[in-house]
Amino acid sequence: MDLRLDNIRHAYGDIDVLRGIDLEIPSGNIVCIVGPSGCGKSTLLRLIGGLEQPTGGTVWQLGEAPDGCLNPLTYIFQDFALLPWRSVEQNVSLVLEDHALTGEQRAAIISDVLSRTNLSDFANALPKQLSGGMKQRVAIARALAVRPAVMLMDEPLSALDSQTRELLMDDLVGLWTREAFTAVYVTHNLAEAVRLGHSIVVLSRRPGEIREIMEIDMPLAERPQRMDDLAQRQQHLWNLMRDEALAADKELLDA
Ligand SMILES: Nc1ncnc2c1ncn2[C@@H]1O[C@H](COP(=O)(O)OP(=O)(O)OP(=O)(O)O)[C@@H](O)[C@H]1O
Repeated sequence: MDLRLDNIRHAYGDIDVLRGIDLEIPSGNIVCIVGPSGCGKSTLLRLIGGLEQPTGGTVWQLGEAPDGCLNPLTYIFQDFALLPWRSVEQNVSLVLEDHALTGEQRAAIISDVLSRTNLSDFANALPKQLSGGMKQRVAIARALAVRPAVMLMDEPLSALDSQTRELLMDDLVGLWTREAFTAVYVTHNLAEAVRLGHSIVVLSRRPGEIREIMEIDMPLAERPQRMDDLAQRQQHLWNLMRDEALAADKELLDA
């Protein structure tokens, strides 16, 4: 399933947050959204996911969700959102409980996603026994379990230390390389955006408008060997954002 955003506009009361957003999110691509603080990145994700209705414009879902899809638009949050009293396996099974699946089907899905996220040995662990990186792997496994058409990822690695972030980025690249998934990936971190994005959408300061869409036509798995190229792209993104990031920072301090 592809998504198309057609002239999306959003306001909270008198405050215009997003304006004139036209965007294609093709199936099998990771589309990163970057921009200064408060420019409307998370709002855009909520509009795409249907958690809020845009003030204007339309989010189109084009084509069919994948076979076996139980929830077309599935979120992954920064804070993992795991239930502390449920084991890894039970946290994943939670999203399958309301669906008409046999016990065998459920067990097969859980086993598959735990294996794809290297969590098979931790099926019975509780969240409090896991590092931050492992908790986020559980959240990714839980999202994969519903075979989403599009994963909506809101700063999924920003609560993690830099080494863990590197490991998780490798995991996401491995997952995508084995079976391409579609994601809209909001991040502050430009290094993450150039490592993971097939395209990177740069939003302006609020009201967020698209300033540039950078396409990166380089296989994800090759990117660690092409760091010079990625660093140049990252610099270009930062040049676009720097003044507005400073202004946004000042605005927050003044508030
Ligand atoms: N429910 C809401 N009601 C009123 N204003 C809101 C609401 N949600 C967000 N805003 C405001 O809309 C603007 C955009 O917020 P949003 O969280 O989408 O930005 P962001 O780019 O994701 O920010 P950050 O980079 O700091 O996470 C901000 O000024 C925020 O204060």
